Amino acid sequence: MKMLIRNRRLRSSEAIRSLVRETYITPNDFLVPLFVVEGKGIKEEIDSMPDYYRFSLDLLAKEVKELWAMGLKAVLLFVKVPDNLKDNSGTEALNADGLMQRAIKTVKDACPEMLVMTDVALDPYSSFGHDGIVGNGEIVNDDTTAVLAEMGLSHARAGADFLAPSDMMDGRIFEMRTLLEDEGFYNTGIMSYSAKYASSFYGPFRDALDSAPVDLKDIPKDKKTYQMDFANRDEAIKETLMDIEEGADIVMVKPGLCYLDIVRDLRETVNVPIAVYQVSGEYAMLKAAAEKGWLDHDAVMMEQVTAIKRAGAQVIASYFAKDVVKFIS
Ligand SMILES: NCC(=O)CCC(=O)O
Ligand SMILES: [Mg+2]
Repeated sequence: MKMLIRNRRLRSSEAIRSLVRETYITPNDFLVPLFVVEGKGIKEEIDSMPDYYRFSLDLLAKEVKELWAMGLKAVLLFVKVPDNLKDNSGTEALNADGLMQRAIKTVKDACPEMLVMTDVALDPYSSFGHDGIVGNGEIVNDDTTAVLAEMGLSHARAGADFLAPSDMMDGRIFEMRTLLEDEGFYNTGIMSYSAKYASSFYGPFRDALDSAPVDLKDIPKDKKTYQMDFANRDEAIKETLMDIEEGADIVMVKPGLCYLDIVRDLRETVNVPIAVYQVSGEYAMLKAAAEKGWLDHDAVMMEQVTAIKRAGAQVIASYFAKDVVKFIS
């Protein structure tokens, strides 16, 4: 029998490969996470995240101008809160003049068209390092969602375009959306971390913000009672469908690479944009392997972000965003 179909014809040169390529990466794919600290003139490298920095507000302004000039048009803000401002209920999170609220204004002043998304969860503000209020040895759901909604409103008032609740409390999207509507913030978006897994890939991020759960008697030592079990798939669909019903505009799967089956399932199930967070541990693994000369940094980076987009993500939150844009331009 003669072979009529030879698949290798479509791979025989870079010209034909690029002609039939299904997935292209552009700067429009990225959401850039940014870490903010108090102070002046600070750009400090995070130990476990080589080439990634915490910025004070003055240098944050400079950084977002640089991002905009590169074609990166969306940022996701996180703040490192001084220990003396942390408590169990995240009081500082509601401070209209807090670091996050000033960071939002700083970005908007420096670069008015930049899309500003903000992290909404209590962990950076919590003396226990939890995303919610701790009471009787557990993370109290409904008291937490009330605070998170107020926190989101405070970010909206400061000028945030999108709120990004990363806490995994039940019902928080409904609570947040309702409060935004009541207060006239109809156009403030919500990007829900709808399928966030209890993952060990978040370690370097917790270094970046000094926000790891504390090791104290009667305080839960991990986040397994609110973040999802990584053995589960159906639950991710259920969580995400609920968040869409409660008013989320964009949904998210987190972490990235190990969870692309979930992204693909959701792509076939929902009709809203899906974001993927390629998290700090994924970043750190590649940086470390590349430093040792064991992996080709840029080649593996491109393979990873392309796989995330191919799986069905429209938004990639990634610490590699700048590296990728430099590589492709
Ligand atoms: N709420 C945001 C995160 O937990 C980020 C985790 C990471 O980059 O490891
Ligand atoms: Mg949920």
